[in-house]
Amino acid sequence: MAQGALVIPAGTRVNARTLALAAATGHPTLPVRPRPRVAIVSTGDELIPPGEPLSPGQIHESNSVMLAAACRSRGAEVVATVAAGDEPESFVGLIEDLASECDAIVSSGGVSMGAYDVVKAALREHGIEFVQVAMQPGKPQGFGLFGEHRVPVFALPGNPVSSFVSFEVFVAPALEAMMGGTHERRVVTGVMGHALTSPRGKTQIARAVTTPEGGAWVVNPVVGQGSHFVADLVRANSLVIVPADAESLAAGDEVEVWLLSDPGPIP
Ligand SMILES: Nc1nc2c(c(=O)[nH]1)N[C@H]1C(S)=C(S)[C@@H](COP(=O)(O)OP(=O)(O)OC[C@H]3O[C@@H](n4cnc5c(N)ncnc54)[C@H](O)[C@@H]3O)O[C@H]1N2
Ligand code: MOO
Repeated sequence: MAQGALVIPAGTRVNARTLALAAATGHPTLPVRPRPRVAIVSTGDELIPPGEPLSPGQIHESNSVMLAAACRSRGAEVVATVAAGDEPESFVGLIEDLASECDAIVSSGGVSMGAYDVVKAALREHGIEFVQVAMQPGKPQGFGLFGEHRVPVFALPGNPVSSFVSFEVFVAPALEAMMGGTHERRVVTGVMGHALTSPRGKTQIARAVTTPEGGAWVVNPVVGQGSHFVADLVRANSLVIVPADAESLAAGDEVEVWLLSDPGPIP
């Protein structure tokens, strides 16, 4: 290694190997950005913790464990995981408390057009903007800076697949930026293994199994593309970005593919 050579560029994620290189080149300390401290909030009176029995109309709460794991896998520290009900007044108090002890808040559910959209009802008076994004899944989204510390709040939709996709699209790049990194996402050009239809006017983010075959990344969207099909989400190892102006892709068409950083089992 030459004298004066750049050994670790700014924005590099510190890991066991970079620490070894720093030490080996005589650096006892490194200037770093801390991991963002994130609070996860799930909303909905119908949600019951996994492990507890369900009554009619109830479902098991799964977004908080998913979003917490996704935040950790991106390098953030999860400082709170809270299940909130559908009451807007107590919700504002909860967000105030969380904002005093974290760098970002990620909520799920309560952002759309229903009668009990607690996140939207509570936070739109507090500088959080709620919009419809031309994407599927993940159309209803909220974002803004909350309170005197201007803590970013990501208000994601509640359907579990929508929540996961929204995390990948909006939250993961933000966490990366908060850590001073350049966004680490493996984007490749894939070739469709079979045809896929897509809604007109919306960017579709389809879940797919992408495998290297004969020098190309061959993309096969999973069968169930519904926003609540968690089992099909687990089968995917990638997200396929179908542009808003495409109503369908044919087998053999090229497409942008995001390889997931922690792919599940490939069937
Ligand atoms: N009138 C309309 N209603 C809806 C529309 C629409 O355009 N017009 N769009 C639908 C779509 S698509 C989405 S996305 C949503 C999502 O809105 P919300 O996030 O406000 O919906 P929620 O009721 O809170 O949740 C949706 C669904 O997901 C379940 N959920 C919520 N949180 C969790 C969690 N932590 N773990 C597991 N499952 C969760 C919840 O029980 C609902 O079944 O709006 C649609 N409606
Ligand atoms: O806009 Mo929703 O996220 O498709 O289920």
